[in-house]
Amino acid sequence: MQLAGWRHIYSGKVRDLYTPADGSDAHLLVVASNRVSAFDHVLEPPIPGKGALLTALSNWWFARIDLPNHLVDDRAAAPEVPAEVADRAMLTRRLEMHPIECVVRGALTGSGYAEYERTGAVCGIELPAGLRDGDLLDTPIYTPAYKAPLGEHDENITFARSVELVGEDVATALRDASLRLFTAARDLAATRGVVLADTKFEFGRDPLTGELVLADEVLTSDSSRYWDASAYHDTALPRQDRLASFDKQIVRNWLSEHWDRTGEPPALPERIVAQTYERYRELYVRLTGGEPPYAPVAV
Ligand SMILES: N#Cc1c(N)ncnc1-c1cnn(Cc2cccc(F)c2)c1
Repeated sequence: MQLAGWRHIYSGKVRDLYTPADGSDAHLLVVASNRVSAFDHVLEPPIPGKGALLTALSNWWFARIDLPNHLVDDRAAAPEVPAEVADRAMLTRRLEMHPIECVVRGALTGSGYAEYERTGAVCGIELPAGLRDGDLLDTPIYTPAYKAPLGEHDENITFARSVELVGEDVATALRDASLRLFTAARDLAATRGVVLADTKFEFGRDPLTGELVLADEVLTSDSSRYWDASAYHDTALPRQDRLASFDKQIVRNWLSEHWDRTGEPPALPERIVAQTYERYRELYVRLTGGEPPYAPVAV
C-alpha cells in the first residue's frame, strides 16, 4: 500500500512497516492490516475493522504499562500519519531492536508444548512430567526466541543463549520486564473472564537515551493467545473447545471443514468474516470495558 510521505520497507503476515520517505530515520510507521492468518496462511478476504480494533487494543495496553514505549506522543515533530490508515497505524520512535522475541507462557501449548513433548523442557526450563496441552503452569515461564531474518521462523533459545546474544544486563532486563508485564496483564484479563495463555513482547534500545523501550504491538490477539475462562475451566468440553483461540477459532473450525490443508485455503464466506469480527470485538469489549473505535459497514 502506497502512503504519502512514507516508504514501505517490510510486510509481515498481518502488519506493514514504513519509513519516512524524506530519508529521516527517527521514526517508523507500523500499520496493522485487516489481514488474518491461520495455519501459516494469510486468508482472504480481509476482516474489515480488524486492524483498527487490534491497534486500539495495543494502545489500551500501552497506556496501562509502566514502561517507556515506542509510541510518539509529540506528533508535531514527526511525519504526518496518512488519514487512510490513521485508525490502524502506530507512529513510533525508531529503536535499535533487540533480536529477541520475549515470549512468556502462563499455559503450555503451541510450540512450547511441542518442545515439552520432545524434551520435557521449554527453552531449557525443565517442567513436571505429565503436563497436557493447554495446562496452566504453576508460574509463568520466560521462553525467548531468537528473531530469525524477517519472514523466517524464530528459534526457541535458552535464557543463557539470550545472554550470549545481548549480554547479561539486557537479557536480564528483557526477562524481568516480560515476566512482570505478563503477570499483570494475565491478572487483569482474569478479572474480565479471559485467560491470557501466552504473549510475545519486543523491546529495543533508544539510540538517544540508551533506555530499554517496549516496542511492536502489545497483548493483541495476534501476539498473544487469549481463551474464554468459562470454556477453559469447563472440563466437560472437548480440549479443542476449551483451548479455542478467542478470535481465530471460528476461522480455524471453518477451514478444518472446508480445506484439506493442501494448496491455498478457500476464501472465507461473508458470515465467517462477520462472526470473526464479532469475536475480535467481544475480546476488546471484555478486556477494555469499552466499544472498539470502528465498526465495519454492515453488509
Ligand atoms: N515496532 C517497532 C520498531 C521500532 N519502534 N523501531 C525499530 N524497529 C521496529 C521494528 C522492526 N520490525 N518490527 C516488527 C514488525 C512490526 C510491524 C510490521 C512488521 F512487518 C514487522 C518492529
